[in-house]
Amino acid sequence: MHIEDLRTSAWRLNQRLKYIAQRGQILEGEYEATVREIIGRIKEEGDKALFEYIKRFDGLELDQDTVEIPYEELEKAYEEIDEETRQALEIAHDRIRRFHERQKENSFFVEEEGVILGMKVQPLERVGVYVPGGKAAYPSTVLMNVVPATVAGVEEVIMITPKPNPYTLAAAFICGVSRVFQVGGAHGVAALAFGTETIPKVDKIVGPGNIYVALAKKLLYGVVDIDMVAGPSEILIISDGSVREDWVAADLLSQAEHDELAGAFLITDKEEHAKKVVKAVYEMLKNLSRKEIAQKSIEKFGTVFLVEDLYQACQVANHIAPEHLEVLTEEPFKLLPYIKHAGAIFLGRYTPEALGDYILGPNHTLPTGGTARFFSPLGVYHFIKRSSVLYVTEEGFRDLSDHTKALAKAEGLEAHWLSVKIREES
Ligand SMILES: NC(=O)c1ccc[n+]([C@@H]2O[C@H](COP(=O)([O-])OP(=O)(O)OC[C@H]3O[C@@H](n4cnc5c(N)ncnc54)[C@H](O)[C@@H]3O)[C@@H](O)[C@H]2O)c1
Ligand SMILES: N[C@H](CO)Cc1c[nH]c[nH+]1
Ligand SMILES: [Zn+2]
Repeated sequence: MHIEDLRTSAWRLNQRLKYIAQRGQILEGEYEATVREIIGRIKEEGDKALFEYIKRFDGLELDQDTVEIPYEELEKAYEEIDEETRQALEIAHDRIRRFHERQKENSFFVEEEGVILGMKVQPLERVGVYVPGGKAAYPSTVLMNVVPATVAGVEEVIMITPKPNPYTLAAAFICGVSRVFQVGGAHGVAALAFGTETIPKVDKIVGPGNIYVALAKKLLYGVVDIDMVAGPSEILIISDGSVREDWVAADLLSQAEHDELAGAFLITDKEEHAKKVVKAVYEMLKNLSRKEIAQKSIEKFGTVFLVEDLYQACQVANHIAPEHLEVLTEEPFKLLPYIKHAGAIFLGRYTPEALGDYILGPNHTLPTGGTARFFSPLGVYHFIKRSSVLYVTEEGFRDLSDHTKALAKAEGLEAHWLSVKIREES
């Protein structure tokens, strides 16, 4: 974990921020050629390439008969998992559903003289949900991705995941997934985008994943809609030294353990505190079961920024635009107005990011790599689309026809002008 003293040099600050802000693109650059090749082959060869990649990257011998997990398996998993986990999944499901119900958007219609105008809100018909499963299985991500889709009213939710376990299948049963396929990576995403002999083509692909998955979604945008770029996890903590160093260290490691490419950042105005957190990180690392992954992430991307004060801390955080931002200060709400860019903002010492990952209710599928500058958390709004509705009476038409013809004339579009004129004369 590197300590960067931003108090001393504005030039250094700019250099470092530029590097960190570009982290997303730098990461993607290294993987783009591989992902493009995978996408190209799935497009051309469909299932043949798909089963080859499943074998190469996940070591599984699957075919058209075995790639789909039968629905009865989901029910069986739900019945067979331990009571403690089933209950936690049910409670998480309920809390996530209640939070997302608030995001529903209604159609509206307005009536003016001779005119009825409206916006018709409708759910997407068929969506693909990516649930990561390479280095860990993510039943919580099943809930986070599927609940907003069902709240929006999506008819068909196709879930793909490379290595399902009984917990992911039970979660899929709880939230009513339509079909589950055992496939992941860039090849799984491409299969959903183009459709293959066995994988149905979808209208939109949502959900997080590793760099291959995130990049595939980005490259396939246009063939299919996507929610956002949600790649390797990130946490940024702003700390004033008022929270125990081992708590801060544990929170940093909670995201580092997701992926070697995960990012863990601390910003503080207290040098002694910074040193103690770094020490605690290395102490804790020794005993982590996912030590190897977390250590690589901490070594490569882990950074502590020393700043003048908490306002500069917010500026630096806004530059990085992290997926998760924890504010571990005496008065966390005081900083909220200064935070402009973050996927999710966790305020106070008793709001560790892990609570948000699992149980609180807001979505844990969040933008990474600096894209929180413009993307939002996954929500019901990602699963709907809007159509404009327009109706005009004869009276309304005659009120607006002259202005319409004037604008058609100004644009030199004669047939537009004519389609109005022809009605005026009838
Ligand atoms: N941003 C978010 O909202 C969010 C939420 C949860 C998890 N995550 C992230 O999701 C990711 C999960 O990663 P994961 O690896 O455990 O699961 P994953 O399902 O995303 O990726 C695993 C798949 O990647 C493919 N793959 C692996 N190595 C490859 C290679 N060399 N070439 C081509 N394809 C390859 C394989 O098919 C494998 O099944 C982590 O980065 C985690 O931080 C992000
Ligand atoms: N922190 C992840 C999002 O970056 C979500 C997650 C799922 N399980 C544990 N954590
Ligand atoms: Zn997590």
